[in-house]
Amino acid sequence: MTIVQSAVYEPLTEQKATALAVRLGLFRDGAPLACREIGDGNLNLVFHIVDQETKQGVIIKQALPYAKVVGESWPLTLKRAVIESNALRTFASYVPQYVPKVYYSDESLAITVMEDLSRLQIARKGLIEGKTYPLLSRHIGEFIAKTAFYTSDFGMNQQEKKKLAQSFVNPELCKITEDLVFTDPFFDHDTNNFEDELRPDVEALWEDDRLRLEAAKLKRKFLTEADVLLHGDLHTGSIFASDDETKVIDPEFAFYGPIGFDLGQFFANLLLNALSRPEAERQPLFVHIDSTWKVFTSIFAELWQTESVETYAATPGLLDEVLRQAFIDAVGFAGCEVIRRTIGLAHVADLDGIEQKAERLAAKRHALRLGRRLIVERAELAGTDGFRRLFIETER
Ligand SMILES: Nc1ncnc2c1ncn2[C@@H]1O[C@H](COP(=O)(O)OP(=O)(O)O)[C@@H](O)[C@H]1O
Ligand SMILES: CSC[C@H]1O[C@H](OP(=O)(O)O)[C@H](O)[C@@H]1O
Repeated sequence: MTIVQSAVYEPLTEQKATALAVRLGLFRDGAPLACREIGDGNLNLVFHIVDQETKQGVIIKQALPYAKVVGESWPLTLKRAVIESNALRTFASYVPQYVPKVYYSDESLAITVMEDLSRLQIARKGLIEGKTYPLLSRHIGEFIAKTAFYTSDFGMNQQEKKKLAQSFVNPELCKITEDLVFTDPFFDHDTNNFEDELRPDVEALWEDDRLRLEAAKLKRKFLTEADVLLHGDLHTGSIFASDDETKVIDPEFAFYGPIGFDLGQFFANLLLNALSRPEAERQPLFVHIDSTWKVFTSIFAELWQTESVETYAATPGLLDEVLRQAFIDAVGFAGCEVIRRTIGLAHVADLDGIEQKAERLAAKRHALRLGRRLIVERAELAGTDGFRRLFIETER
């Protein structure tokens, strides 16, 4: 993988990002360039540089030595930029159609230079506007199935897999998820952030021993199961989409973890969008959940049956067991993500953007009830219809 060591780290400015793009020969000589920092995520700088005549652009993403959303008081490794560019390249070797092209990366500057996807829209924004993206779930189901299978002990040489897993050891970013997704929302922790009116609902969660035990079991899985290479943060803000294209960005949280995790994050963010919509407009989100699972299982099963490198793959019952457990885990992970996006540090615009306070609080209470039942009853869902059922049962 091309990681070029060339400079001493400094945060880029728009001028410096432009000069770097010119130095790297990304544009024709003398091109009139415009650059804007467009990062709207929690962690990094993102520079969009465009040739104003041809309208061709590139993206330079740079990690900061701290978490942007909190500031310098939360130091964070620059190595996440290497993880991100390596994950994009690894995913591209299996599903090039679903990730941006990486043109260049530089470990010292903590940058990834990549394809400009501005022709597409961040899926969270489009879903909030009411778009449905007919191919979103087909594409994400295929993305997860292929990246999971080909990076697992069933899809690649098992010794090579261990080396690949080593190159994706990502302790600092995993700790963010261990804390923010699996721990802090279930305790009275100072990273939590919720409206005063929700305090009784939140305190009820903190007193719920059954919920805490199940959240602990899910955290243990996340900590200990090095099954497949995960994106690690597959929410709808990490997906660019249009009616016919889908691209997954931002895999700086990539690591070897439990196969159900990316599925669970994606399901949860579809549910969070459904929670923000009037009842009559929710159906497309549930259709996406059904279709993601269908596409994932059919592609994963096909690869397992035709390309597996493991002797035991043909053992009757093993594939069914792997898929059964992946589904149960995905439901539980989805529950944790729904709860943390409602009362934890990093919220989502789907819920926070509901203008009427009473409606917003009602949607958040619904989210807490739904998240809790997804976690506690994850083994009883018996298929993606269970998401609809629990959604309706937790409405009031
Ligand atoms: N390849 C890209 N093409 C166009 N815009 C991009 C690209 N990558 C990121 N962006 C823009 O930058 C924003 C933040 O990027 P993201 O990778 O999610 O950053 P962070 O790691 O800080 O969350 C995205 O929401 C999107 O608007
Ligand atoms: C302090 S990081 C909080 C939160 O931000 C990350 O998301 P993104 O980089 O896409 O904005 C991730 O979900 C973390 O849990």
